[in-house]
Amino acid sequence: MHPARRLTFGDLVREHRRSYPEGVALVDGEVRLTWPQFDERTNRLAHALTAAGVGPGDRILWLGQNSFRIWELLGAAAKTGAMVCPGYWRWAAPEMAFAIEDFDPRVIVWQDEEIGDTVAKARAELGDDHRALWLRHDAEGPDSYESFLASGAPEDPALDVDPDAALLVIYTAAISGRQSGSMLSHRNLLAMGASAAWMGDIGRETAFLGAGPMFHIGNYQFWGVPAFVHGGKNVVVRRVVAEELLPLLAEERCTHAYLMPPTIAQLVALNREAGHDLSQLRASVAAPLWQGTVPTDTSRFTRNGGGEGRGYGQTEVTGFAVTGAHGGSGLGNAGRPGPFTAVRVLDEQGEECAPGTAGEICVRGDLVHLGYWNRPETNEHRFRFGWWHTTDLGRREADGTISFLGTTTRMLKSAAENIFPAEVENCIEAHPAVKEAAVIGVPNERWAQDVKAVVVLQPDAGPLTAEEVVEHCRARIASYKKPKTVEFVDALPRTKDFAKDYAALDERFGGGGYPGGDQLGAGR
Ligand SMILES: C[C@@]12CCC[C@@](C)(C(=O)O)[C@H]1C[C@@H](O)[C@@]13C[C@@H](CC[C@@H]21)[C@](C)(O)C3
Repeated sequence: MHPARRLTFGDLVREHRRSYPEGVALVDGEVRLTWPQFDERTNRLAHALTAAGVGPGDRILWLGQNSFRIWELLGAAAKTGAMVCPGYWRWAAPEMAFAIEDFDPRVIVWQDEEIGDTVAKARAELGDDHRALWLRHDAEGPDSYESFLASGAPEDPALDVDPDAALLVIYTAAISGRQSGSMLSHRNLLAMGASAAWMGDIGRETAFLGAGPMFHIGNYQFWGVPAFVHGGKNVVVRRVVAEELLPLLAEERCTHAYLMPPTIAQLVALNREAGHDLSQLRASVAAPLWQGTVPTDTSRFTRNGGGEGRGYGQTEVTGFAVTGAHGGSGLGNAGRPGPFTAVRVLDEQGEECAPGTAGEICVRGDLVHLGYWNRPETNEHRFRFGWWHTTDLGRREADGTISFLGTTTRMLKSAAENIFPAEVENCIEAHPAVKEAAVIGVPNERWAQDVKAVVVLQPDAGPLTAEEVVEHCRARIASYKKPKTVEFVDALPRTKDFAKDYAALDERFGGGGYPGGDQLGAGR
């Protein structure tokens, strides 16, 4: 592709330097960087990385909490063709050592505060033969990040970088038993930024408090990257302490913030006393928790339930790829894909399921990641039939919207039919008397497995019989999916991550006989 038709994430920084010479790009404690200052620092860092042997496709690993330096590493990597992984700073030493072995970075930027001991243990596990250059970001001196950056020239390295190269790598949950790094390209981030900016009315005037973890896609999509893409301001915080966030929201006149419900409740309580002016802030996530103390966001995203999590996505499709912002809310709980994104609900043969029939949500387009780092077999399986297979179960509704039903990585087999517990649970939990449900399979010599539902009723619900649960399902999903037996319990067993504990349910109610590794979505 001709250079005149290639735009990278680094080009954004070059343009913002010229478009917004006075604009503030980043705030992090005492650090305030205008776009020209940010551009120069990322030039220096790019030159220093190049001098250290970092080139296209090489990796940089960040082992620390949120910092403006993650944005700098992204800017510098974008100018050199390298990729940056903000590591999960709460990793235990063995997990950190695994990530270093797996990601094989040329440079590791680490933090001593709070995680120095873990880093030391991980380094000890790796031994001294690991080739990475270690730079400490929360210190000064010869092995520090700042000294390294200062060693680079301020001029633009002007290297030719492929916008389809990986730039941001986020390690996702260990669904397949080990964490995998989802590689997001320049194009992924630019498409996500443009799309999210449209959904959320984000622009140059946006000031975003990035209080979400930078090892997770949420903080980037809502609304760090859209603000960055449009020359807005990113305010970075290392810790989520309400007493520290409250004055910052006012002083930086933040318009948006990535905050979880408990923090919102703390901020509201604190500000009743403090009386800070938060009139610039727009409440999106869990808006009611703000109790009217800040204006509710009026963007398409929030108006259509996005702030309450109505949408569908995953890191591997650069966040929420399906939302109510596109075409408005409808029958489905997730909405519709935006431009540059195609979605199909496919069966095991790669054929599209008819509306109303569940299958695997598959995605194509500029939001789909490059694949997992160092997972060629998994990538081949997950990109089969020319679509990214999310391993999530969904359904196209009659009005064209998508419903997200759960995961396909749990599946039952009854005769020749594949049954996804998530779909049956979703159906049962739609009954007003039901609080939650879990579906397991119990061995049946003739039919492989029978469907068994384990149901928890709402505390104030009237009596509900097993037959009524079965009839409820019969009226809503294909007959072969309905439970053959129903058990009522006071509470579902939960794992340490608070997921439904299916192993415990299998043990208690005689579950078993599940299909082998060839089940749909088994390759996640
Ligand atoms: C992070 C999102 C988007 C990506 C896919 C998800 C599944 C995930 O966890 O990976 C997802 C999780 C959602 O609860 C969330 C969290 C936050 C921001 C967007 C999404 C919001 C608006 O409250 C909804």
